Amino acid sequence: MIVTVTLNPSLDRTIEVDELTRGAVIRTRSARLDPGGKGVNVSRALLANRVACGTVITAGGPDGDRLQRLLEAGGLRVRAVPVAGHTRSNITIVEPGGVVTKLNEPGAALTRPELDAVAEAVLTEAETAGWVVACGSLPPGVPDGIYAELCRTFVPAGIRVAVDSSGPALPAAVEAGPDLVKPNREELAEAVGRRAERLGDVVEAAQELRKRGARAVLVSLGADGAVLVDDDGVVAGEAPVTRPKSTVGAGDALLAGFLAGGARGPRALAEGLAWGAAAVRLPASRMPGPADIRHDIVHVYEHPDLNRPLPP
Ligand SMILES: Nc1ncnc2c1ncn2[C@@H]1O[C@H](COP(=O)(O)OP(=O)(O)OP(=O)(O)O)[C@@H](O)[C@H]1O
Ligand SMILES: O=P(O)(O)OC[C@@]1(O)O[C@H](CO)[C@@H](O)[C@@H]1O
Repeated sequence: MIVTVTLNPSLDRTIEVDELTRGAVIRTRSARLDPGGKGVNVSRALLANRVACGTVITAGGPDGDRLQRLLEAGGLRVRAVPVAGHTRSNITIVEPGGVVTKLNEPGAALTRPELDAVAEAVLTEAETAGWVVACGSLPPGVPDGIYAELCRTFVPAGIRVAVDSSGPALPAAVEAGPDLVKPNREELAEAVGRRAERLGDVVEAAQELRKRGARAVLVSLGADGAVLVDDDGVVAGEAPVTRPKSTVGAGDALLAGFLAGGARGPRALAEGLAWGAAAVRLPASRMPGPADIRHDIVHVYEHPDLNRPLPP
């Protein structure tokens, strides 16, 4: 069983336009509403592939109720912690070719008692869990060390912890010894203070996070695939998509597939890449199920070319 935690979930509204023109009235092509937030998406992807999972979210105001109802209607096991602030809405504007502009609200501020209630909910859900997966940005008022607190609670108890976050929350969590972190290229650059220009730079930066405390580092590189650095070494791979529809949530699908695939080595990386590519072929932040996932397009390299340049 995998339990995800999303402190800053959202209602994700995705709007398709022919062209995004600033300052104009734009007639849209279509709109859809999905439950959102990174941990929520990881759970949705796991559920779609019949992997046992639960999700802990904060929920406030009418949009919080709506988010909870949407998730429950989808069959997800949800523990919603009531909070005084209102659950946010994030907007994604998609142009032809899958070009995405995203507007993410900061989210409702959380108080210490509300954070304690979340921790309590995670503790209850995690009784039968193999993994606690903490994902997404921190809403206002939440200390940068919150994911580190989760690591310190669960890792010594033998429950593995994965963290996918950005900003100062990521390096703080790394110091607390998570089993896995999943930065994208920008998040990795921010955590180590330098940009990666070649695949070898990504590997070096991932090794640095391992030295600081993370057990394994899975770096997502968008269309360039992903790199895994863990106790078994370095593996890289990709799964090309010719007509991307929406990359929103692709990182969450990658992480879900990686965990479902055993969370270690080339097999897990291949599973993650297959799920990530499948998410990119689907509209909005739809999460892929077995019918969407193709393993035949995945290439995994156990001795990757570390000199391979990455796009600027
Ligand atoms: N254009 C693409 N073509 C093929 N695969 C892609 C593409 N974009 C993303 N992917 C797949 O999805 C994974 C995650 O992408 P990315 O690095 O953009 O994650 P992310 O920034 O965490 O995304 P998000 O925060 O929206 O979930 C990549 O590792 C890759 O496997
Ligand atoms: O603002 P955060 O927490 O960094 O990201 C939130 C978000 O962009 O991430 C998901 C896609 O990964 C979306 O469902 C959601 O809107």
